[in-house]
Amino acid sequence: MPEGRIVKAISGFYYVRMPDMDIRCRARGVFKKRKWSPLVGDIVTFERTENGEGWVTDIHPRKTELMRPPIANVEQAIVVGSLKQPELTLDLLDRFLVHAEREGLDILICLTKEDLVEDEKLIDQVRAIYDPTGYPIITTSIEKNTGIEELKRELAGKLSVFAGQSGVGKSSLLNAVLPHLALATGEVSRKLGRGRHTTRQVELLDLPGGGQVADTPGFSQLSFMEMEETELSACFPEMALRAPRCKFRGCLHRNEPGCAVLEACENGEIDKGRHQRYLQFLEEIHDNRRY
Ligand SMILES: Nc1nc2c(ncn2[C@@H]2O[C@H](COP(=O)(O)OP(=O)(O)OP(=O)(O)O)[C@@H](O)[C@H]2O)c(=O)[nH]1
Ligand SMILES: [Zn+2]
Repeated sequence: MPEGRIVKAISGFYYVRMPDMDIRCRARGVFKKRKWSPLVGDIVTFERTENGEGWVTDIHPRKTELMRPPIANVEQAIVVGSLKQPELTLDLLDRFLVHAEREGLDILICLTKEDLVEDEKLIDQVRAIYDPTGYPIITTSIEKNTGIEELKRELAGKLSVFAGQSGVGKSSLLNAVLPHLALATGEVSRKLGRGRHTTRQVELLDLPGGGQVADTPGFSQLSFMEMEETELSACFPEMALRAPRCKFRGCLHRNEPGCAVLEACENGEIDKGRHQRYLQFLEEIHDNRRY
């Protein structure tokens, strides 16, 4: 039976991408009974029906599962922060990074609007903060068309989502890597007769170099509601790397004696600001749990 990836879902129909076309499928009632329904991004097995449509018969195991927006099997988050307009907000950048880590995604940091930067030192400072995390960092400018080829290489062959605060340039980057995006989406919505009242759903777009990207940003909700205090430091790679050398198991890297993370902050191996934000997030988790 044929298999493919669901690239969009509209009103109970799932569109499964095949090399030559998308097959419009329904899901078997059995999924609904089990409260298990296909998601955009799922790899599914389906049965062709006589009218050229299909029935989804099986959903393959998911590698990852994002809830807001709902997408299965995302592999990479492009966490976007603008260097200027708006100023880089490290608190927000770190929230996006923690959420992407928690979902088990590969991460790329993308610093945008490089053309607006007057003092190159700003970029060096940000790089110094994030180098210990091991995340690749690229700087881009839509105005000067810099970093776009590098971004395309990082996106190739993977299913990615862009994430980052409003106005940092996510849509601009999406347009830059998909030069025909505006045209393509216009055509699609005409074909489907999608009216103004149809809820806008997430859709996966094919990249020219292979791979796909979601047309809706990831992580629209940034609280730490469902997280435990002990899980947080695993989402800061530079801390996770050192935690096994802490004297106490379950060390929260606050003020415990023999803490390898605090030691690394003192000798400059970990950025103190990152650790401060870690402590602040830890407090938020703690406060959530009291209610
Ligand atoms: N100077 C400069 N402006 C940029 C660059 N990238 C984006 N912009 C501008 O920044 C503004 C916001 O860009 P968007 O791409 O809409 O940002 P977004 O992150 O998608 O924003 P939301 O849709 O609100 O989440 C627009 O006016 C863009 O023209 C850049 O590299 N340089
Ligand atoms: Zn510790």
